[in-house]
Amino acid sequence: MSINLRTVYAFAREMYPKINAEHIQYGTAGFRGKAEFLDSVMFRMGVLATLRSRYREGAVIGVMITASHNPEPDNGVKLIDPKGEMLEPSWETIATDLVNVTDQDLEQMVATIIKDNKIDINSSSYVYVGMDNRYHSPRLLKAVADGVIALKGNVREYGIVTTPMMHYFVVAANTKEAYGKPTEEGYYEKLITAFEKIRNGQLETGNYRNNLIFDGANGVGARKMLQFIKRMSNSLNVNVINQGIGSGKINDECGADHVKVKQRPPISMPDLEPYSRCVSVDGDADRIVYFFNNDSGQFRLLDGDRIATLIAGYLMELIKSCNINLRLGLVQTAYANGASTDYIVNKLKVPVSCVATGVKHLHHKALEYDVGVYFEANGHGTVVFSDHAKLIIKESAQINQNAKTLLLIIDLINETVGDAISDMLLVEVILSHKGWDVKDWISTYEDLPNQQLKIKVQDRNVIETTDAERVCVRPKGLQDEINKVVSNYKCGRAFVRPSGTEDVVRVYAEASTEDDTLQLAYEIGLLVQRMAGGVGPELTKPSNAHL
Ligand SMILES: CC(=O)N[C@H]1[C@@H](OP(=O)(O)O)O[C@H](CO)[C@@H](O)[C@@H]1O
Ligand SMILES: [Mg+2]
Repeated sequence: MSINLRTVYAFAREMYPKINAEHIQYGTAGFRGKAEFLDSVMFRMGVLATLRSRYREGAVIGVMITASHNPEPDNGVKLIDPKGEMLEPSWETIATDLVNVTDQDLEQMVATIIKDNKIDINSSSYVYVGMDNRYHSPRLLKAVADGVIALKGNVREYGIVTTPMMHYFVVAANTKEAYGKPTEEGYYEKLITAFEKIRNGQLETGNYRNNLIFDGANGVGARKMLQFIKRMSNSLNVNVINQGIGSGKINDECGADHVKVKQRPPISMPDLEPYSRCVSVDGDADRIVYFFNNDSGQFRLLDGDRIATLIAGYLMELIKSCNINLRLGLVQTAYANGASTDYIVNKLKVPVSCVATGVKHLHHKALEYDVGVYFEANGHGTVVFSDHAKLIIKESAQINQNAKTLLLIIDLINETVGDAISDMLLVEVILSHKGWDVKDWISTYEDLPNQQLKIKVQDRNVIETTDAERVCVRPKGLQDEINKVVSNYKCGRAFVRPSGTEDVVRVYAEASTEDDTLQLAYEIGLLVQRMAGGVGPELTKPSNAHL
């Protein structure tokens, strides 16, 4: 194979010229932006994925085209490393450099990456590409594929798939199918087989009812849930709303982010009995939250913290009942509701760690446990099992029924990344084993009221934090002021940090009452505005707070 780097430049100049001079950065969620400016970014990510595959000795690298929970005009791209993890941080920097050079400098930049990383440019490479169902995704997918072709790599196009499916395909291929077949059918088969074996025909127990409303956010999650339903033997009755057919726009008034942030149900909800179980996933189906209305019509949310505590508690019980010795832990971020942490540590006796925001931090920490459960409060998470844990469980399964169930649960979980549909099937298994309805589930603990604010400042990076973002070390004196304010509130807790995905400083506050929480968030927000270079109008006092 002979590769001429001139081809890369020729492709770029002719088909994917860089039309936006604005500097963009590979962030927590890869590159995101308005779709019309992303063609050259996509082409270059195809080039980079090919180089990365050659650097990793021909292992499959994944590319997912999606803007997740963002609005319809947006799109984005992220790379998936061979074990299904997010792209290694040093290559995030390379990615940023590569998309920001001019077309003229592109060829030289590619040559530098090859030289610096000692890449054998003539070795084989494999890139798998998938996309969500935004109308501009097919065009962007072609740009990625052309990036691979420009370097004579091998590309496999999966079409419309969820983000977690792409992670699954990459791992399945790189483990030579030990993890499953790297096809859409292989994915359904793995999850459905495990789910139906665990269900074992027992569909309703105690208060558990076999019906569920599924809000697909007008995204790919809806389509794939419909595919699941087709292949399932009535083991779960799912009614899919916001299917993405007709005029509904992706994530518009629906989906997990809408439900969690606005604290209200999505549009197009059918008339339901109180306490009917409902779920919402986001636009690329890697996040999930549950919700219901109680008999006074009040909306109640069961978010990522609830799902995490339910799963960790259940796995702990199963492990104990098998008499095996495995270290199970739960990983959260500072956004986890304090009541959830209190419940899991003091009632369920499961150790909890707190890490910085962003799934890669949670995933990394979870790998330190034999069984690591991790979730962000917004519903993104999964469980990872160490090889040691899998071995012990397998041995125990020869004599113990609960260990057999644990083995099936491992198959049901998408360990590669948070997967809304896999997480949902696991929650359904647990609720049905416990014979619980949503009332039983929500009564495990009472959430502390909480609020988040976004504060605009001149430069959000003037805020520096430590201790998993719970303590602010810069600007000097801000943390002392925060401590003083927080000490006036019962069960008060608050922290500030610069967002990694938006140009804002985020404020989080919780306290024992709604009014106190609003007031606490307001006071902390004001401190940020005054001490960290706030721009725009001063925050207004919350109207229903009693002073
Ligand atoms: C408070 C919050 O929800 N933050 C989100 C958000 O990060 P920020 O760094 O807070 O902008 O986007 C991340 C990527 O999707 C997600 O992992 C994280 O949970
Ligand atoms: Mg998402």
